[in-house]
Amino acid sequence: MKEILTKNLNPSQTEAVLYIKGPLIIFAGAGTGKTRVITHRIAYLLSLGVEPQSILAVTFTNKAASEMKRRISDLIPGTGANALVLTFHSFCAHFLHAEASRINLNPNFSIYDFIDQKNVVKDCIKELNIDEKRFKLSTIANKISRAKDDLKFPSDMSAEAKYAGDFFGTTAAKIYELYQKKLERADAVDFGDLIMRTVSALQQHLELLERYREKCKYIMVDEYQDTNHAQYTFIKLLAGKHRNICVVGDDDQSVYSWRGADINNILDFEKDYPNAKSVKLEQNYRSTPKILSTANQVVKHNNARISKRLWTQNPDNGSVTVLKALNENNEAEKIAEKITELIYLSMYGNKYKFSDFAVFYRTNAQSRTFEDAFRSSRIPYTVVRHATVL
Ligand SMILES: Nc1ncnc2c1ncn2[C@@H]1O[C@H](COP(=O)(O)OP(=O)(O)OP(=O)(O)O)[C@@H](O)[C@H]1O
Repeated sequence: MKEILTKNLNPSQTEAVLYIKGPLIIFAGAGTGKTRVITHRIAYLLSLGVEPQSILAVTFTNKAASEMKRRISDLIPGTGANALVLTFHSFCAHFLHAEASRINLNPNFSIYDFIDQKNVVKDCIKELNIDEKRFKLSTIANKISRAKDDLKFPSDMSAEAKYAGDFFGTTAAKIYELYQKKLERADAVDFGDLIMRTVSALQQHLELLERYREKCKYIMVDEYQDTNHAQYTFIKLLAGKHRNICVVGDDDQSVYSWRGADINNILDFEKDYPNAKSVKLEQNYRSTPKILSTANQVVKHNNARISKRLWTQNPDNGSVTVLKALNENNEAEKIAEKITELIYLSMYGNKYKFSDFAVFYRTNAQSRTFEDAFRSSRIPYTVVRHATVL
C-alpha cells in the first residue's frame, strides 16, 4: 500500500506523507500538491489501520473539506469517507452540541451569522443610548468578532481600553458585554463563540480535554497561515500531549490578517513544537517558469518569511505582462479592453473563449469595478465567491 500511495509523489511529498509521528510542518507553495499530500497522508494512516474517526483534518471552507474527503475516498474506498475532515467551525459546532450539558449550554442553541450579529449589536446600541453614528454597527460587530478571535472576553476588552485611555474601546466593551448577555438569553452563539466556547470548555474541563485528546489522535491543519489565536489555541490544546500534529501552509500566502489571522502561528511552529520536522514543497505543477520567477521576485520582499523558491519542470510559454493603471476604474477598463481585443483577434483563429479568462482580486468589494467594466464591454462573466465557513 505504501508503494501505491507514494507512486505519484515527488521526494518531498513522500517525506511529508510518511512522517506520521510527532509534529510536522509542511511549507507548501501554491500549486505544489498540498492537497495531494494531505489526502495521501490520511490515506497512509488509514492503510496502517488507524481508526478513521481518530484522524482530524481541519480546513477553512466546506468546499476544501468536501474536496479532501472525496479525494481520500478515492484513495481508500469505504473507510476513507469516515475520516473527520471538516472546518474549525463545524468541528466546534458538533463539539458544543455533544457537550452542551457539560458546559451550561442549551443543546438546541442557534448559530447567529453576521447579519444576526449586527441586529443584536443594533439593539445593544439602542438600549445603551449610544450614538449610532459614532459607533457604527459593522465596526462594533467586527471588533467583537476580532476580540473572540483573540479569546478576549468583554472584561478583557474593557480593561485594555481603560488602560489605554481608549474611550471608543471602553464603549465597545460595554456593547460587547450586553451583546453576550443577549446571546445567552436567546440560547444563541455566533461564529466566534463556536471556537471561543470550545477552547474555554477544553481549558476548564480537564476530563473533556483528555477525552478529545484521546479521540483526535492525529491532527492535520490546512492553511495554517490563516489561523487566528483562538484556532491556534484550540489546536495546541488538542495536540499538546500526543503532538501528532501536522500543519500545512504557506507564509507567503497569508492574506487574512484583517480577519484575525496571525502569521506568527506558522512562523513560530518550530518554537511551539520543539524538534518538529519541517518539509518544504517547492516543485510547482501548475505554472510556467516565468510566472514563478515573477512571483518569487515579489514575495522575496516580504519581511518575515521562511525562505523557499518555487520551481517547475513545466515548459515556458508566454511571458508575464505588467499593466500600469491610473486607478481601479482604469485598471478594470484596460483589462476589459485586453479581453475584447484577444477575443476579437481570435474570431479568425478561434484561439480564445471568454471562459479562458480569469480575474483575481483581493477583496470582494473590488469585483464591482470589474463587473461595471465587463457589463459596458458586453463581456459575460461569473463571480465566483468563497464558500461559507460552516
Ligand atoms: N507529484 C506530482 N506529480 C504530478 N502532478 C502533481 C504532483 N503533485 C501535485 N500535482 C498536481 O499539481 C496540481 C496541484 O495539486 P494540489 O491540488 O494537490 O495542490 P495544492 O498545493 O493543494 O494547490 P493550491 O495551490 O490550490 O493550494 C494538481 O493538478 C496536481 O495533480
